[in-house]
Amino acid sequence: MNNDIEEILFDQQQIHEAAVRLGQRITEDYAGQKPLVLSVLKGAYLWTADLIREIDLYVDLEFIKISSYHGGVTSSNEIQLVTDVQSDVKDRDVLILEDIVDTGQSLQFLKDLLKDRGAHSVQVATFLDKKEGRKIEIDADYVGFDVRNEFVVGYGLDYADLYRNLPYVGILKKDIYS
Ligand SMILES: O=P(O)(O)OC[C@H]1O[C@H](OP(=O)(O)OP(=O)(O)O)[C@H](O)[C@@H]1O
Ligand SMILES: Nc1nc2[nH]cnc2c(=O)[nH]1
Repeated sequence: MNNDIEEILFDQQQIHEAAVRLGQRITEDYAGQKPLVLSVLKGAYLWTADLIREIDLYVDLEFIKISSYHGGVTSSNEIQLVTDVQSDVKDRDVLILEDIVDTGQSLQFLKDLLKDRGAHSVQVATFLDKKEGRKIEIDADYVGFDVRNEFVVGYGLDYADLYRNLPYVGILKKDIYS
């Protein structure tokens, strides 16, 4: 599996440091509040596990599963809600945890959904931000790393549902998917 990676972009130490840095900021910014942390499956499962352990607050943890990529490396405009949250988000301060914001379509879908359901506030902590990929003007509030416009895998991010268990983030060799 490691042989399929062209270049490692962020290693375990760098990822840990990003979680610590963002965890401290979130702890300060949400002081006195009890946010509802909403982890977006599947990609954000490792980022969620690492980041929430660096947040020194009472939090509720919920999961939602949406789908926008269908086995390939290009995005689909069609976002589907696959598994919904289990609790009411009305009047809650929701902190969405994403693994990557690329076109921005998934994030827009989620923010619209939560606002429609009456969330008091909606903010986003994304592990990776691929700003060059944007099709929609939307920004995350907390960003672990900016990432260049390449298809990356590892640390939760997949290609054809593989590579999520790589402990680092890397660029997938093009011959794997071409
Ligand atoms: O900004 P966008 O272009 O919308 O892309 C970002 C989304 O794409 C990936 O999800 P995916 O649909 O691949 O599902 P997964 O998390 O289960 O891998 C990723 O986890 C984000 O949710
Ligand atoms: N694995 C993976 N999923 C994505 N979803 C949106 N962009 C990406 C990417 O670069 N890699």
